[in-house]
Amino acid sequence: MNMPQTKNNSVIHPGFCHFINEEVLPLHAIEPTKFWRDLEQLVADLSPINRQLLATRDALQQQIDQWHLARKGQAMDIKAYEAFLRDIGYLVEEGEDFTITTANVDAEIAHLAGPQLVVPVKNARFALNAANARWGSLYDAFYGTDVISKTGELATSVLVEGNRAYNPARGDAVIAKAKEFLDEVFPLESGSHKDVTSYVVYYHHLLAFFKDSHQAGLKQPSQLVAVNGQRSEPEAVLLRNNGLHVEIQFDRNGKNGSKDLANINDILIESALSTIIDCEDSVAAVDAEDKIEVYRNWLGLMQGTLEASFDKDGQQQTRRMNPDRLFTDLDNQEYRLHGRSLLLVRNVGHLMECDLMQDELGNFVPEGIMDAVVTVLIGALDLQRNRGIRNSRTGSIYVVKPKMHGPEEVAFSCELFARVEQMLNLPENTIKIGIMDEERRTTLNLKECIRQAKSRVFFINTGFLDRTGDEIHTSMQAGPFLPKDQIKNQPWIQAYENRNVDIGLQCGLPGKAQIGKGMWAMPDEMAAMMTAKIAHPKAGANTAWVPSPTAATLHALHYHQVDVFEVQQRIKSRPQASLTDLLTIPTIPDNLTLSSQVIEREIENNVQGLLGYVVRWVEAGVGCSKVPDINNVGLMEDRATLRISSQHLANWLLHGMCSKEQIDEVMQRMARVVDEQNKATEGYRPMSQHAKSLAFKAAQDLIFKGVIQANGYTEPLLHAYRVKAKAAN
Ligand SMILES: CC(=O)SCCNC(=O)CCNC(=O)[C@H](O)C(C)(C)COP(=O)(O)OP(=O)(O)OC[C@H]1O[C@@H](n2cnc3c(N)ncnc32)[C@H](O)[C@@H]1OP(=O)(O)O
Ligand SMILES: O=CC(=O)O
Ligand SMILES: [Mg+2]
Repeated sequence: MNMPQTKNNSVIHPGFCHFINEEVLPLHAIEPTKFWRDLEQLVADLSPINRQLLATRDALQQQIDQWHLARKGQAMDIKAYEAFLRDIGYLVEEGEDFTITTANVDAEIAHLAGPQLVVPVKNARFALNAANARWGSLYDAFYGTDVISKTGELATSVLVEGNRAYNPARGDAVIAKAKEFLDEVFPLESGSHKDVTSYVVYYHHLLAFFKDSHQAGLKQPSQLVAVNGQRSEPEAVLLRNNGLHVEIQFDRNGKNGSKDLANINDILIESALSTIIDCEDSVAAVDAEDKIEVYRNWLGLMQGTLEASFDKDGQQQTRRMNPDRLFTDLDNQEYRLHGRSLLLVRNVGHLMECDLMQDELGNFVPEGIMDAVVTVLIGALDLQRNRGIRNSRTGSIYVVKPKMHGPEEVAFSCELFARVEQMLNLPENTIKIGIMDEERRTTLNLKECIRQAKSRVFFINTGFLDRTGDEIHTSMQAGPFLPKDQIKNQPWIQAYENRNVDIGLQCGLPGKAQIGKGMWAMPDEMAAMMTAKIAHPKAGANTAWVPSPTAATLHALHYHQVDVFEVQQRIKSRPQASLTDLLTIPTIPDNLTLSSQVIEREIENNVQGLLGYVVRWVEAGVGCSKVPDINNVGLMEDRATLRISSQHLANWLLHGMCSKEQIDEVMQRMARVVDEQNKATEGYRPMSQHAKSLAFKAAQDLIFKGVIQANGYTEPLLHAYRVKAKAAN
């Protein structure tokens, strides 16, 4: 193999070297020797800064721990606490107002509001599904979820059509609900879409005909934007509201169309406007082999060549990225819609190192630096194309950067991105940064964080899951925290969510960058999501995370109901959410005593979720799982939710809310529950019967060594145990 000639004797992992030299660099006009030398220089220059930033985190944490320990048993004095945080540089002075200058941002980010899907990059089948989730069937989303009740009459009377069961009563309810959506968002001048017998396009108008042969146009005729097929008998009409498209598809012979009064076969919803291809918390990538898999899938997505073949419902399928979608506008010109979600890539944070490369002293290099170089090197391939499967049409590469602590860490990411641009000869500010507001030091200093990235920030987002984990870890010594569910209802979280929007508006994000909200972590609870998640656009967020394409289609409906840009205008001059609320630590107040049952139940719930997630991570390398909680509700678990449960247990143990023996007993019991839940999984290694189960040991360490984990992160232990499990396998 052609090993790179490095100046300072760095060691490059051979598989990684081969991947870059043989699969990536030939697609670029970059000479390998130059690439490796530049990379080595970049690593040499930036690794020490990276390490210094981590040391600062530890030093601040130590001072915060000491402050709380010195005041044990005393009432919290918020003013003194704030002064202390300023004194140690945890809270920095806010500078003058400014407006971000980010340019060349795609419309999905700058001008549209809609769902953001997240997907683990290692799962090609899911990643392709996510890329294609720009368009989703409303009929499937209603039929397949509890948005239409799955109990009672509508769940019965199933027919078998081909090899699929079909429930006509449910089908009718789906169609009725879909047409209610049309009536709400695309109302007719008179009558209901439910009673329409046919639609035609006449000049610039959609005309709906009824049984009694009266006809009606749209109340807002300009909502009709394009058509497919003949205007007198369209195959599809394309409507638009709040910038989002909805396609009514007709087929008189179709599965649904043949039974529908107006031959509507389906209604397609513009769904996931953007998708985060995740290299971070939803993937288990612990060594060069895993990292190459991550990078190779990203390469396939950026080249438009990724494929996944699999068996579904007894049929072999090959999934690829969808092409753009073409219609004819009302002036008979081509109307082109992007066929895929705009893809963003989430790099890892600054914490971990990886074996892709070692410097001349034998140190592994910071993984975040490698992610920046490689994902951008690959992302830049997209910018070379001006036709076919493209991602950004404005020349940007969107990197989501998680887990940054405060302005100096954001500045470091920006410096890293600037260096990568120079190395790859990309125009300045090609690389955009999504700032995850998910660590306490970033929340408290958000304005200054944005200032550091003001020419490249394309989103701020409240990652409330990591943020909750960091809330617990930062104030670990302050006292025992409230049960998880109650932490969510305390003043700090509302202040965090509101302040993120307030500061985003103040810094001029609208029209240039997104203000985003976090994940819906109950993937099967779509009825509940439909009730709860409209709060995100109502709060002035252009986007919010969803766990699946179906959730994207459903959450998209909220952005038809709420005009986010109008909300942003309305709230932009409200008073900023309070810093005092933000600093109020959600520990158990002195006047509240939790019963032993509440304590036991909380421990059981945390332990069950933790074990259910960790066993799949360590043994099978699955980074994101749906794990039932103790009420049997499937929860999306990733490293951020694990950070919460492990830190919560560590905190309760530290403050004597429970004993080690109690946690041990619950762990044994819950291991049996999790083993039972997984018994049908091929190759599953039960935790309860193997004293040496690596997954079980990892779970124990995550709890019992939780207090000493850097910022409460789970990746150091997860990685260590997964490496062992891979070796054992
Ligand atoms: C705090 C944070 O950082 S949150 C960000 C990290 N979290 C995520 O990325 C969540 C991503 N979501 C997921 O991985 C999954 O939805 C899970 C693990 C939560 C649930 O997965 P499962 O139970 O296996 O999914 P389920 O069986 O309900 O659905 C499977 C189908 O949905 C699709 N699907 C589910 N989630 C996704 C997704 N995020 N993107 C694309 N497709 C998806 C699958 O492709 C599959 O369809 P297919 O058979 O046609 O391929
Ligand atoms: O990354 C998202 C979070 O909530 O954490
Ligand atoms: Mg996170």
